Amino acid sequence: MSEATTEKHVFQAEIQQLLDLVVHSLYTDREIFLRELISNASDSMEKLRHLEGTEKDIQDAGIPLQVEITTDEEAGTLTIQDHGIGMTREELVENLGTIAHSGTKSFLEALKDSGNSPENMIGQFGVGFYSAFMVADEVQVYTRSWRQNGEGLVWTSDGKSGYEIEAADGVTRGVKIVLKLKDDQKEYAKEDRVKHLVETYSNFVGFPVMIGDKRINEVEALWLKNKSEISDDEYKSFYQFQAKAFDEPQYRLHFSADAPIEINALIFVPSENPERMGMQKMEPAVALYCKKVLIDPEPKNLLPEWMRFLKGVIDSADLPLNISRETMQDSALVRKVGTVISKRVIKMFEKESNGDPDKYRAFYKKFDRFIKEGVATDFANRDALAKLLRFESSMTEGDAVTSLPEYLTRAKEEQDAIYYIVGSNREQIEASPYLEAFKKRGLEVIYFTDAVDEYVVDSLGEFDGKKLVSVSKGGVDLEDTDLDGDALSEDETAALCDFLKNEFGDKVTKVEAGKRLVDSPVIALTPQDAMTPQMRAMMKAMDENFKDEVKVDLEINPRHELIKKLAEAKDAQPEVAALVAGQLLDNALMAAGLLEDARDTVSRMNSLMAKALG
Ligand SMILES: Nc1ncnc2c1ncn2[C@@H]1O[C@H](COP(=O)(O)OP(=O)(O)OP(=O)(O)O)[C@@H](O)[C@H]1O
Repeated sequence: MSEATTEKHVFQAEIQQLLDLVVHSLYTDREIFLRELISNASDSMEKLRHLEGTEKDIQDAGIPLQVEITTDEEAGTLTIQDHGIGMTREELVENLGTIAHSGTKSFLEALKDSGNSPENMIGQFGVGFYSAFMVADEVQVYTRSWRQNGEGLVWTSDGKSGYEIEAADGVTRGVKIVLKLKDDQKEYAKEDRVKHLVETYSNFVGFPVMIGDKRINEVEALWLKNKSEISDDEYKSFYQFQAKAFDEPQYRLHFSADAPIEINALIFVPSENPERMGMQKMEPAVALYCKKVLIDPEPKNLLPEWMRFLKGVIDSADLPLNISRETMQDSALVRKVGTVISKRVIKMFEKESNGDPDKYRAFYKKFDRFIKEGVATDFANRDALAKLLRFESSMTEGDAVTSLPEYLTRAKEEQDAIYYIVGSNREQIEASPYLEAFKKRGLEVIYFTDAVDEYVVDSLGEFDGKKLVSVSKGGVDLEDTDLDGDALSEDETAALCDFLKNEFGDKVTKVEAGKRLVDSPVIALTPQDAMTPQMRAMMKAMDENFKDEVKVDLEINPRHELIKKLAEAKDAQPEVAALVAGQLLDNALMAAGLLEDARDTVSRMNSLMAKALG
């Protein structure tokens, strides 16, 4: 099968776009191309190692699994060779000519809709193989697949519009990439420069990286070493290697235990959250090892899903060595490992948040959605996670935040509930009539302003034995308090309530005098079990046919001037009283964000104004 045909191909449009970006816009961090290529080499050898367990007929079996790097200053070339699984003709087209893998695709998508500069983005996502064209004006990929009859091939491209594939002689299994360096990138043909790069970026690759017959990297399982023997720099470079990241980890947890199970874990919290930058949902990225052997780089179901932003390694010597990715799922031992580590991670956050609240606040600004997702979905850790929530309240100032445990330290002795209100921001919340009664009584109200908060409180339900109670809902029992001013008598109040109930008919469930109001005449409350305005807005956005009649409890303030006048007017000027009543209800609905149709409101206002002007 050694037909010396030359196949010419053009790159898929997205690849051309990517290449254009790589060659023309990305100037910093060019040196990362080496890390990308070594990492591909290592991935491929990892795959071969897995195949060795199940396949007998492997091409060139027995050649050492290592990365071999050769520099040639005179020719201006750099060569990176591995002995991994290699590629067939079809795989070359598929892998190096189209965007088949998710990393690059989401990189391009994020770039499109985030307005971020590519320079920033590349640091976080890498562009894999194509980064070779940052430094080379021609790239050749010699390859032979691991399959016994795999043919020797060479893929050649100048990274502009397309590539060629030809048969090649004398190719061993794996991939050999030859970079013809650009004139201004010849530094990468110098052995010292390349050696330094390997030490910087690829020190922890799981296979030997050789330059000539010298091994450059350490191949060290940092997580098994003693904490006291590891410097911050070593941690950082391990994180960057393992997470393929360029940022600094903001927190880390290095944890070892012997009983009940032997676990060594090294977990990092990155400083950036790609999901916030419009990237798709992340995959879990804390790798599972057993005695330094990688079992699964992205184990699902090991840690709770909300922890997918964490990076690092968990190694347990107690796991059976032959555990596979498939059987992992049902292993009680794996579950146990996951439980121990998640508890530890949460404890770490708690400790860090107490130790350095400002730093935690900065973390929370970027990663809060994960914590909230945890509260809503991770039942086993819900209470511990609830302590990590932060929010503003009627007692915080500026953009300071507080926590549930802090709230409880300020709570009144007899207070058996935690009060909250949902709204879009502090200003909107504070302009609403719902806080009056709570302020007056010195009760703190939490402000939940993130779109997901309502869902989070709903699933939390209570904290430390105290129910979370919405102040915009009915049925909140408040202590009596001395309020200034004369009020309508009980009889007058009852008569007015009857009158109003009669006016409003089905629009309200009930009308009664409330203890909540200080400065406002009326307030509309959603019944305890009803949807809140925010929830309704969301349902309406999701389903255009969504219909649900708004019915509210209306509380009136018998001390308010307007209410007192209305009580008189209902007998003296029934016509005006009816107009005022209708308007009061609309005002209350408006303040609650529940007024759906303002046509009546406007015409009623017009009549009222006409009456006022005589
Ligand atoms: N040394 C290699 N040996 C075998 N296959 C390779 C090698 N290098 C690249 N490939 C194939 O080419 C594909 C594309 O590589 P590329 O580096 O662009 O992306 P990736 O490694 O899949 O993803 P990312 O770099 O974003 O993590 C790989 O998925 C792999 O199938």
